Amino acid sequence: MKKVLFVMNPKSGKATIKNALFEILDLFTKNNFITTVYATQKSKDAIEIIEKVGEEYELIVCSGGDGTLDEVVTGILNAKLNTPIGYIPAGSTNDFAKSLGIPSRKMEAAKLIVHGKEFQCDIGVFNQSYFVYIAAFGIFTDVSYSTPQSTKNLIGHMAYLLEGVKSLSLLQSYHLIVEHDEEVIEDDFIFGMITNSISVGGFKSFRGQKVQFDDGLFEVLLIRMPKNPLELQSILGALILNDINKDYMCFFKTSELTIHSEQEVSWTLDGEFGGLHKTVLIQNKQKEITILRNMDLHT
Ligand SMILES: Nc1ncnc2c1ncn2[C@@H]1O[C@H](COP(=O)(O)OP(=O)(O)OP(=O)(O)O)[C@@H](O)[C@H]1O
Repeated sequence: MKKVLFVMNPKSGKATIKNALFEILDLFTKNNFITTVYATQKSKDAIEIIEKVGEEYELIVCSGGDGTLDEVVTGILNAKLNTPIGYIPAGSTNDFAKSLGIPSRKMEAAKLIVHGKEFQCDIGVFNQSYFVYIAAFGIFTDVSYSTPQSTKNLIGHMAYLLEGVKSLSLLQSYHLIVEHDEEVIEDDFIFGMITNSISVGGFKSFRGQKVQFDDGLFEVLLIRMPKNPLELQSILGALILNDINKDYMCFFKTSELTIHSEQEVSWTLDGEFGGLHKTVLIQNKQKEITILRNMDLHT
């Protein structure tokens, strides 16, 4: 029998996990899993339970949205485990699952946990925290990291906010010094995201860019402060077309970067509030976690 810890957030998304739970547990038992179910009760609960008892299990199954997956990964890394993770997406957008080819239908995802292959996946370290697929700051984060709907449709929401900007003086920008590899970029930016994902906010990002989850590299996109309404329109157009406009956007891949600012910048990590920071060091830990995924799907 395989000892399995099943950490589930009963509140994720529309709480649909409860309809599938019996069938999932039955499938697990039929496949020789002996499963302990832990329903999270509050924020950070998944981290704590894994730190406490995670080492007793051979597999940790996570059901929830991106926030719960982030906590499960954090718990595993804090406890210095390398236990494989099975993921049953139950959030509203499930960006990361989409990127990895993990089905959104819960029973299909559960079957993948039984039959899927182990995949070593990169993870982000953000100062002292971890993130699974996105660290971001900017236009939307200050106002809306606490209103779930907005962070879940990040790019669309950003385009919507930008569209509503009547005067450029109302647009919040951050003067940043960004250092990566041998390059230093100093400018005013309205938004930035450091990702390890194809899908962000339910939106397929980086058209034409090959995104890999085990290459040790992040995709970094920074949007400059527009200098006039025409530039703002060009940025909007690029966002809507899912394009990288080099005149107003910086795009690069890197394994490590630092971002300095004179003022505190509000960050979001995997869609949850990531704190206010003046300096952040973001590092890619290559192949740091093991996740069960469908290897036939080339994303
Ligand atoms: N019982 C609970 N009640 C309230 N919040 C919880 C509970 N259990 C866990 N949480 C917190 O809820 C946060 C958000 O959960 P999660 O990301 O799983 O769902 P979601 O926000 O509905 O999904 P998505 O991010 O895909 O939209 C988690 O980061 C976790 O800290």
